[in-house]
Amino acid sequence: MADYPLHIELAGRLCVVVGGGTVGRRKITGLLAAGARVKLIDPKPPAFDQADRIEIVARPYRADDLSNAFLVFAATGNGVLDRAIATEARRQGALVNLPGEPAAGDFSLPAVLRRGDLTVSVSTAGRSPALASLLKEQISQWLPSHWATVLEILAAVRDKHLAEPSQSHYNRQTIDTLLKTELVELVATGQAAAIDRLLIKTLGDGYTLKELSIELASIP
Ligand SMILES: C[C@@]1(CC(=O)O)c2cc3[nH]c(cc4nc(cc5[nH]c(cc(n2)[C@H]1CCC(=O)O)[C@@](C)(CC(=O)O)[C@@H]5CCC(=O)O)C(CC(=O)O)=C4CCC(=O)O)c(CCC(=O)O)c3CC(=O)O
Ligand SMILES: NC(=O)C1=CN([C@@H]2O[C@H](COP(=O)(O)OP(=O)(O)OC[C@H]3O[C@@H](n4cnc5c(N)ncnc54)[C@H](O)[C@@H]3O)[C@@H](O)[C@H]2O)C=CC1
Repeated sequence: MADYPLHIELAGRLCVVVGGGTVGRRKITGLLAAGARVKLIDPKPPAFDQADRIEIVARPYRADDLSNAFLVFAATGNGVLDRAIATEARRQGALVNLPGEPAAGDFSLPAVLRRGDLTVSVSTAGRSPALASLLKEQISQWLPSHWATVLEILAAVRDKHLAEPSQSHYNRQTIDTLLKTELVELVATGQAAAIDRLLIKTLGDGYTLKELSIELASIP
């Protein structure tokens, strides 16, 4: 059965990681980047640079550690313990990830590439994480950072149109036209005046970068 990809909001939600080894730490990094509240349970917690951003419980796991968890990560490397954590997590209504035994968990993590709010995730349904990682590296070569700006422009155009629908020619075809023209290339080379001309020609008055509140250089 195919799994079901989704991008989930974690801001402010409690995520409990049991086991802070190499794998647990990698999960914590991703969770913090998504704004989650993170609690780590580990009798020998590792020293790592983001330790001050999480709650650390320095003792072996207990069932009540999972209270109020939204997501649980069982990464102790002890299969029997990880499965017991999974059972308890489900009993308490949380979804659980078992990095050491993917088929016994509720979800797996993809390799992730970000360009601003543009995200590419690569999954092999747990079958070859090394391939997922390699493919992500390859995709990163043809997705330079200016794609984040392309997204910012399209999102601003869309927001503006939704706020005042009659003012522009915005529709799927217009967006396709913008993307098939030189927009991406102009953003890559930072040609603000040419972008303004293209936006006005395609969408009408009121759609310059300035009017869309976009500064080319300020976007990562
Ligand atoms: C199910 C899953 C766990 C989950 O759900 O989180 C899982 C499970 C396992 N990984 C193993 C090994 C490795 N994992 C990596 C790397 C990554 N693994 C990641 C995800 C996942 N790994 C999920 C499925 C993803 C998918 O669908 O493909 C990435 C993408 C993201 C992340 O970890 O956050 C991250 C790349 C980050 C990046 O580059 O962006 C490497 C390579 C490396 O380290 O460079 C190796 C060694 C090479 C190899 O074995 O391939 C083993 C065997 C352990 C053992 O032998 O003991 C298991 C267990 C098993 O397979 O049973
Ligand atoms: N990307 C992935 O998802 C990968 C997954 N794995 C799997 O992930 C699992 C963890 O791997 P590593 O992080 O390398 O292991 P590790 O041995 O480095 O870390 C395990 C951590 O769990 C802690 N721990 C042990 N008993 C505990 C308890 N009772 N309560 C709380 N914490 C406890 C230890 O102190 C240690 O810090 C393994 O099952 C491994 O097969 C391995 C490689 C990649």
